[in-house]
Amino acid sequence: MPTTQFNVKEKYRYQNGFGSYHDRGALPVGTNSPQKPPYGLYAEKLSGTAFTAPRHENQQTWLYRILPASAHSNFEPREHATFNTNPENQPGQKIHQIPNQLRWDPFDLDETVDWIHGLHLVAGAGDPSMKTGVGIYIFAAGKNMDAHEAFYSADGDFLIVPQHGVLDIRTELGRLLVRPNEICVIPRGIRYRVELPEGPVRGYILELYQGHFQLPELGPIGSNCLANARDFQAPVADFDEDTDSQWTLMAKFAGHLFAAKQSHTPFDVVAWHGLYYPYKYDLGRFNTIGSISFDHPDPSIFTVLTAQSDHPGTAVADFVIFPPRWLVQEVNSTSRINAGSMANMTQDTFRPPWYHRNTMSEFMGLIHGQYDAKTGGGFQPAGASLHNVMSAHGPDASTHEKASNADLKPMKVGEGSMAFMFESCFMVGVTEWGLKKCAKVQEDYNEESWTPLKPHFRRPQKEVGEIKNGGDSEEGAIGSTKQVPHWT
Ligand SMILES: O=C(O)Cc1cc(O)ccc1O
Ligand SMILES: [Fe+2]
Repeated sequence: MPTTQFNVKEKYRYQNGFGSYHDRGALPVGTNSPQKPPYGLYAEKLSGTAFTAPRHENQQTWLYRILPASAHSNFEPREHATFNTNPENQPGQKIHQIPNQLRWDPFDLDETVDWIHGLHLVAGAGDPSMKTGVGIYIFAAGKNMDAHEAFYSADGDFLIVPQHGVLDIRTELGRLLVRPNEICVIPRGIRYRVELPEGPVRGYILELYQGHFQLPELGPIGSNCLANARDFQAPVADFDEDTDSQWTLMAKFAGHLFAAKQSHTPFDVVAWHGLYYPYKYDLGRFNTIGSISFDHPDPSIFTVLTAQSDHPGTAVADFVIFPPRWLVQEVNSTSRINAGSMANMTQDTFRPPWYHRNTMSEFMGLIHGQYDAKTGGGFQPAGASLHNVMSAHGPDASTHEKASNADLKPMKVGEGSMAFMFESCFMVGVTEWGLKKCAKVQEDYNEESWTPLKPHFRRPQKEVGEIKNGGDSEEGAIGSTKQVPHWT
């Protein structure tokens, strides 16, 4: 068998399961830290939660490596004047908190920079030094990281959503190959380097400054569906024996960049066991649930991963997708209707999302295709939108027009398409880069989308039913057999 780097099966080896305790390789048996670990390795603990976190949320991993992670020089500040991803502490200005609906044209590719320098904070909330909030990034890079360079973020977990190009991510715990329509999570502190085997890459990242992602509860859905645990893939340890080469270790710490030197590879973990590890997931494996009777359900049925706040059900961040799916809501079916009590009830459905204002903020991106709630053309792959806390939004005028008059037969939407949303309980501010420097904000988003909406209201006609404003007439009352608008 050829063993080129594109021989995916040889180079990238995975073990399956979400939140699973993985345990394989040259591990000590019955102990974590023996006097002399197997093969002369060093034992090292990596904690993703406080030592004393309750068992159900405790995440840590034991690494068995050739040299410990601490064997490096002091960190020195790097690019302090320009590199800052802390939302609370942006250089020269505060983050912009604005109630406008915002939308961005597709972000540019940038072939001149590597992974670290291709990270652009576009919006965010909170402060990594307080372990509160989230950072939302656009990434665009065209260069491999230097051959002897590794990176970690002490600030949070990276949820990476590639939109263009392939990410070859070598982590301390093993390798991940991540392509568009796949995602990966690199937890806080894990060291990695990124190569771009197929040229420039672009995409979106949510950095979680607090907590970790978990699968959403399934409630009455039961024990399967949405993202199934077995479809998440963690890497198998993959190490080098290089103890005589010069490496630069870059750290993102409170939004700033630091660099240290070391004379051995950081990718020397021979085996590991635990619950704190990077993983990937193919969005094509998502098992979608939807309405098969009437009305548009909440988008929470499309949640892939959630990071809960201290208030259960309210997320610091939900990662929600809008995959290809069937819409089949009924057309005025009388089969379910008790004629006596529901004669006036309409059973058809306006199928796109409702017009709404949300206490959560909604940042959306598009990996490919067209999002079914925005058919006006302005929401494009590699672009984005932000509907902040209580910013009113919903289908654009053209989508409303089409959906209000569509023939309501079963319809496949989102074929060849994948939109997603980072939904957060936080009001997210927009950075100077996001608002101005990127030069992608669409000035006329609101005007194009919702200003063209026409009023369609007509008061009920007397001859149809003697209906008074705010009251019931006999004809309009529940139980009437006359088809008049229900007016209560
Ligand atoms: O606003 C949006 O496009 C996202 C969204 C989709 C949906 O199906 C229901 C609610 C919602 O916020
Ligand atoms: Fe919304």
